[in-house]
Amino acid sequence: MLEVVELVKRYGPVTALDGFTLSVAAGEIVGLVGHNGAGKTTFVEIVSNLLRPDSGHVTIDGKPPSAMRGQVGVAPQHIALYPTVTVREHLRLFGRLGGLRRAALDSAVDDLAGMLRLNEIMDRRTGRLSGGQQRRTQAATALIHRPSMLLLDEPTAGADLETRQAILDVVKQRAGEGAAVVYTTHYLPEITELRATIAVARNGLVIARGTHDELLEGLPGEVRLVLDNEEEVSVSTTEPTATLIDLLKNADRPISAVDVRNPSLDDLYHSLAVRDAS
Ligand SMILES: Nc1ncnc2c1ncn2[C@@H]1O[C@H](COP(=O)(O)OP(=O)(O)OP(=O)(O)O)[C@@H](O)[C@H]1O
Repeated sequence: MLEVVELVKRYGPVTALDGFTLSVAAGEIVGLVGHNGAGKTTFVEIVSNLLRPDSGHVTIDGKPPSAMRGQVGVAPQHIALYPTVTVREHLRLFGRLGGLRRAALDSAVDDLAGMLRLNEIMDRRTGRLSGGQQRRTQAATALIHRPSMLLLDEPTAGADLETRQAILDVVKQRAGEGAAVVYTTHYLPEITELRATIAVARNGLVIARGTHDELLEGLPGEVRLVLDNEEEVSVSTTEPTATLIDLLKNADRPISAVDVRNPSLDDLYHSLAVRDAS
């Protein structure tokens, strides 16, 4: 569905993309991760036809981004809503821009208002909404016309749990219907929940690509015990359950807290950096 080959983009002396290559199949969700400045937003802006690359090429369903405007839904990283316009007016406007009319538009607005829990705020101006309500409205503007390609750039940034869950549920539903999704995030639990494959960007390149298990299996997490005298014991381990049992058996003081942490994105970045250095 999406084919991106060897994109290069420079901003003066800064090389934001340096041969960025990524394919996404219909029905696939790709969790695009990487440190700040890795080039994720620049990539999203090129695929959504907001920026031109210096070189390389992009096709969506075999066509260039400029020919696919109606088939792509974009939620930019920074909130981009009209503050004096209501939620309902946003959904209707973006639905119309995506080609929906009359009954099809009405039912798309109703469906999404229900899924994203917008019903109670439909007639409020977006400039007066909370951050989470604005996030849900912004996601709705990307989703309203059921695009076959979705580009969601940190769509849950700053959102509470309920907003995050509502957005994740609708993204999963759309992928289940065949949409190709690129979802940039700094949260591994979102990728796990979306059952997304992973692409890791660094310095303008995709340096690792695979399933969740392929990239994270075998990475150590951490088991931490806090003793009643506030002393802490923490162990990096690939076998958290066995390690926890061992630590509990051998603790010579009462334990006041236990924490088991699965591998994180930072563990993944660290293992890739170690791999590249060796
Ligand atoms: N308009 C611009 N002018 C100059 N430099 C830019 C511009 N936009 C991005 N950059 C630079 O390009 C590089 C890639 O930025 P980009 O925003 O694509 O990264 P990112 O992976 O999305 O980061 P984040 O996780 O912080 O959103 C960074 O070094 C950034 O400072």
